[in-house]
Amino acid sequence: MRTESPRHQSRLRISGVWKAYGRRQVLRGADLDVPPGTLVGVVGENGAGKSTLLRIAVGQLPPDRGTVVRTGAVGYCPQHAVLNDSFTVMQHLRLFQVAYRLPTLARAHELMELLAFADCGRQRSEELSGGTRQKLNLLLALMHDPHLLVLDEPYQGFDWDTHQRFWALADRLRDEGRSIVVVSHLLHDLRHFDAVGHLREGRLDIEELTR
Ligand SMILES: Nc1ncnc2c1ncn2[C@@H]1O[C@H](COP(=O)(O)OP(=O)(O)OP(=O)(O)O)[C@@H](O)[C@H]1O
Repeated sequence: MRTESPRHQSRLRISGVWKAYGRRQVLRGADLDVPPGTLVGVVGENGAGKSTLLRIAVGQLPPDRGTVVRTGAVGYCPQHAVLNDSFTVMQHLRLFQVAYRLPTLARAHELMELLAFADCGRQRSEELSGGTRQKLNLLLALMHDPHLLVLDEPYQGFDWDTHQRFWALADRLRDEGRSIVVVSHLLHDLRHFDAVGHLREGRLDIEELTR
């Protein structure tokens, strides 16, 4: 774990969260704590409830029981990109600029360079490749420089170079004091995590890792 930075008072604390869809009980008392300056992975089989947990974490879905405490601005990258097919990349940026009340798009342009799709601004999102759609999905979650990052398989379809750039960015944001949760299926990513939560039978078993 990293030292708490005074610049970022971010935190996510999930306590005793239960969630069922009809008779399908998905979460059964899940606990997760993500202090400032910490990058935590969430892993588990398909259907284990990882996306459900993250949707509850950001307040998109109410838990049946339990509590979620969030501190700081939240950046949520959903598993499936929510884009308007007829909007260009730039139109998405302007829409989110208004929503986030950002004075400029400077940070968004930096992220476009970093994620290697700076030349796609005029393309409509229906024309984008799967990997580039995902880059836009991630950018929309990060362009307001949130303190708490909740990322659901954020690099699906990324080429290897972009994948590594993503992790360099995530490592830096963690070192600057943000709280980051990432759903991952890739063993290779384990080395970036301070801890990994194994979601099994609706509960998270937390394993602390030394990086
Ligand atoms: N809106 C919904 N209505 C009913 N059932 C749902 C809903 N969303 C998810 N489920 C079910 O809840 C379970 C957990 O789904 P969830 O998407 O959270 O799992 P996951 O671990 O993220 O899976 P994956 O690794 O495949 O992305 C699955 O059985 C899924 O079918």
